[in-house]
Amino acid sequence: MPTVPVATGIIEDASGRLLVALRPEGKPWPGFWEFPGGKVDPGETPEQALVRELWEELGVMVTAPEPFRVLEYTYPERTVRLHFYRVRHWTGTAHGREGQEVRWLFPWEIPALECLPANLRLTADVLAEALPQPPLCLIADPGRLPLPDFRRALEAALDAGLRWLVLRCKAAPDDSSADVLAALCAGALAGGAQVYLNHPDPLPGWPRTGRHLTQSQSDAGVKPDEAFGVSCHDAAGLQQAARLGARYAFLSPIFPTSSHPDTEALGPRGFAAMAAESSLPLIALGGMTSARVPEALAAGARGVAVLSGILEAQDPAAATRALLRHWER
Ligand SMILES: Nc1nc2c([nH]c(=O)n2[C@@H]2O[C@H](COP(=O)(O)OP(=O)(O)OP(=O)(O)O)[C@@H](O)[C@H]2O)c(=O)[nH]1
Ligand SMILES: [Mg+2]
Repeated sequence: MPTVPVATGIIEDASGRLLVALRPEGKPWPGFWEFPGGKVDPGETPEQALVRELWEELGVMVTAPEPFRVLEYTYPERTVRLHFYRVRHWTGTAHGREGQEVRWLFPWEIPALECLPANLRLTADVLAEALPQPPLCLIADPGRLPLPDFRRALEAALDAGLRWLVLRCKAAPDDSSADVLAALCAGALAGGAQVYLNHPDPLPGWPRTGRHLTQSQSDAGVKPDEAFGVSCHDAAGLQQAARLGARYAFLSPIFPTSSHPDTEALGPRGFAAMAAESSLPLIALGGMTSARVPEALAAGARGVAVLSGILEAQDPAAATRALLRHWER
């Protein structure tokens, strides 16, 4: 079966919304959402095909498309090589010239739709661009050590380059601890980190980027009206997080971990199988050490999360640097 080259455009407006289109009846996969585009004709380059298809399908004239990804995918009927472009410059008003429905959606709204299966990983790629960089997350639980030690370790990790924090409070802290924690959140944000709050309701008004939910909250349909991620443990949990509009998901445990000794680890292969099907960027959690980061990334993790690996290390700054060096160029 020959491979069919296809050119598709991820068109982005000034507010960061992306254009998606519904495949009409009469084409393969009707009723599935796609990025507009189509087959490359003989003698055309993928870029020429992109410009032609977006004119034919949407009535827009594209200028300066940027190559983003090339993916191959085998459907029962054909293998396609998809040339995805980012499109940020065009003239004309996009509309479905072939009668197809089109929608402008934020990237995190797209996984809720039924999309062409080849596009799941691509959507995860787009969402992964917005993750904190480097994508190393510290899940910081102030209940696990005395508050002055917690604060010292956290500040050392941030000084060492940590840019992603999930602050996990199992119970609401007393007033004086709450003031310290709120000040830590403000300091982390001011230093360029993203801060997600994993806290029992009602939520305090601490400075933050968004919220981090447990899978049971997500399964119960909790949908914050702010940016959020979810800790997931299985495929159903990932699907629900995608349906609700999560920006990322933790998937755990990838390796055996002392915090959940009775839970069987997914292993890198189990993790990879779920990453291949996920439209959310997955962050590997559970038994993560610096030595295991390459294996987690090779399994499709877009980042790594640790708990005790930093906060309870002898030297939290050195532990942070050892993990971060995997993202150094
Ligand atoms: N346009 C488009 N096609 C995609 C995407 N993802 C993906 O797997 N494909 C596959 O790429 C192939 C080409 O798509 P198409 O049906 O749009 O081709 P076309 O516009 O030239 O249509 P035509 O055959 O009616 O002329 C289809 O097999 C489709 O399933 C995507 O995001 N956009
Ligand atoms: Mg098409």
